[in-house]
Amino acid sequence: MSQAQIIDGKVTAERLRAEVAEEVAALKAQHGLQPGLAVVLVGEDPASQVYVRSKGEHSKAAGMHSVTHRLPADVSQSDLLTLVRQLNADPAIHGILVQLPLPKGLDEKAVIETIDPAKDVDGLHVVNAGRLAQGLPSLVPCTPLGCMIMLRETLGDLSGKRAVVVGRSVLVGKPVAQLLLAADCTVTIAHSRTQDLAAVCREADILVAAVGRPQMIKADWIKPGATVIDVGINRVPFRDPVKAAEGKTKLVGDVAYKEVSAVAGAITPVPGGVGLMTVACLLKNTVTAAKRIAGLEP
Ligand SMILES: NC(=O)C1=CN([C@@H]2O[C@H](COP(=O)(O)OP(=O)(O)OC[C@H]3O[C@@H](n4cnc5c(N)ncnc54)[C@H](OP(=O)(O)O)[C@@H]3O)[C@@H](O)[C@H]2O)C=CC1
Ligand SMILES: Nc1nc(=O)c2c([nH]1)NC[C@@H]1CN(c3ccc(C(=O)N[C@@H](CCC(=O)O)C(=O)O)cc3)C=[N+]21
Repeated sequence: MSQAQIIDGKVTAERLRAEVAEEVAALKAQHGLQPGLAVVLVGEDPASQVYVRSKGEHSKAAGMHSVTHRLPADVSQSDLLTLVRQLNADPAIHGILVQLPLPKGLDEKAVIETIDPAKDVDGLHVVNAGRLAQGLPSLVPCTPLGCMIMLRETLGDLSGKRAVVVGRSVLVGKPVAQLLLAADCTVTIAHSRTQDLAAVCREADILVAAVGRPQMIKADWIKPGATVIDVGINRVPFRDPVKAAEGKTKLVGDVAYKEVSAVAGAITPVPGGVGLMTVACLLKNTVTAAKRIAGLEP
């Protein structure tokens, strides 16, 4: 049986991070500007914990200023908004990322709309989402950007391809669909109410899974030779009962990687795929934001 090409996030992300590090060094030397990133983590979402760890390491390695604000799950909406406003006003900070999902009781939309659009390195503010939808320059959400870089590297021109995105979140599903459309794909967005999801997925030359359900997408959902981008980050117990009993967990995607690899033409692994690109794109967006705020880039 043929095996899918593995789309290696490590190599591509490393290259992107090296470019960012070079740019940071030049900004420091030529303009005395050090791009600064602030991440706000409320409560204990497992996927967000992975992100915070990975982001912290890499932003420091790239020479950026990086701070993480950890708030308890029961923080009040007004305290959270106060923190966001402080970060908006802080000249050392050029990128603000509030980790999603927020714990129940907090108003995600209100928090995102409080972020200064110029510092919205997640590209979630209506100004950035609207500009993306209209094809205007904007800060583009990191994960969708990372997916597109991997797709272009694997397939080259995407024009005319059938793309199916499973998931319609503001963070991943919708913006990745916008970017695929801008790349001239024929785009279908599927979600929890989609009927016969397997048949919809089988139409895809490009399948992007952003669901948050461990290994939901099976081999018989895949068109032979399709390119599969697995965005899911799910923490699950080990199958090995000894390790499981020790409470050990591992990361898996939304795609049943092993069986799908036997049908797909190319596939991203989890870990080692989209997640690494997300972090690299976050650094890149922070540099872009810093340059624009300093008036160094249009
Ligand atoms: N690798 C990375 O860098 C990143 C990974 N992630 C991960 O990606 C996954 C998705 O994240 P996010 O978009 O924020 O998640 P959300 O929970 O916001 O959205 C999930 C989407 O999946 C849909 N969905 C849920 N269950 C099903 C189902 N059974 N069949 C079809 N569709 C379904 C939902 O549909 P409906 O709208 O109808 O409810 C929704 O649109 C998570 O695992 C997250 O941790 C997220 C960001 C970055
Ligand atoms: N506002 C907001 N924006 C996000 O982009 C966002 C978010 N909230 N909430 C949580 C999810 C999840 N997410 C990840 C990013 C990188 C890795 C990552 O670096 N993964 C590596 C490391 C894995 C490991 O450490 O084992 C990998 O997949 O190889 C994981 C998860 C971003 N998210």
